[in-house]
Amino acid sequence: MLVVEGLTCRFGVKAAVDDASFQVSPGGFVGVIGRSGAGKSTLLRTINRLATPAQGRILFDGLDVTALRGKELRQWRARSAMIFQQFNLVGRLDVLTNVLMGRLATMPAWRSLSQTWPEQDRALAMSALEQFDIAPLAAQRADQLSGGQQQRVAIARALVQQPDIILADEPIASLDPRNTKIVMDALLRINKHFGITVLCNLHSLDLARSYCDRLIGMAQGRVVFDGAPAELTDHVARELYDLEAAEVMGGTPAPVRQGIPALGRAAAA
Ligand SMILES: Nc1ncnc2c1ncn2[C@@H]1O[C@H](COP(=O)(O)OP(=O)(O)OP(=O)(O)O)[C@@H](O)[C@H]1O
Repeated sequence: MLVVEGLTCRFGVKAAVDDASFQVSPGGFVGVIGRSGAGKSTLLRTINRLATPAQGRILFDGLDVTALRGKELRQWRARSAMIFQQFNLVGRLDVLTNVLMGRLATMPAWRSLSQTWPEQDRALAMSALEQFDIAPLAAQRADQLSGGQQQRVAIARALVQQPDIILADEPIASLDPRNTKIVMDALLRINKHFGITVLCNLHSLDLARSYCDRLIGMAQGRVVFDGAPAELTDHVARELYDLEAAEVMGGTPAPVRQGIPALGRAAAA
């Protein structure tokens, strides 16, 4: 269980996250929504401890994440895998090595320096690539892949971290509608098939409603909505985005509520 209590993160005097409190039960797929600058990225980065909270607490299964330092903090970052809008792969390295990077936290320093990966880690990484239909790309340089393929590599890297929670920060923001659906389906599969909790920032309300079982709405750093997608009325959406609701609800791929999407050969096996 993730518990966020009175969390505040400031840049100078500005509170990017302002007294945020909520809980996420294991196995949830929670969307964080709100207009640009609402504090969604800072919230996820603070939970991962990439940003430092000024006030409040983050607890995970009773562990006080806000108090962690050194090795324990590195272990927490491995347990709470981040997925970024810009993929954050090492472009000059091949796909398999990029996925293996997700195992670094489990390796002794000498081994990570020599870059000799244990056979079981290589098997795990290949299996993750198979989950997302990109095993044939294992030997290719990451910078030769399309955006959608790169994001699937990033998701495979997150999966081999064997995290308790995935924090996805606008994972589809730079993708076309087809790749948006592929990547969102991949996240949904991780959530439903592997039972990993997902907290996902999304600009598109339509996508958030299709994929998430709960929505947290932010405005000016504060949590202003927390409930099931069905509870998010057009009136609340308009307030959240300060826009005509139609402006934030159109132009996204077909919903996938019918069940867990089958992905890759491993999934089909
Ligand atoms: N590193 C930083 N330094 C200073 N201010 C920052 C920094 N990161 C974020 N902010 C500010 O904090 C506020 C929240 O930003 P944040 O990126 O968390 O919002 P967001 O909802 O994720 O927006 P977007 O959807 O555009 O990514 C904004 O006013 C932003 O300008």
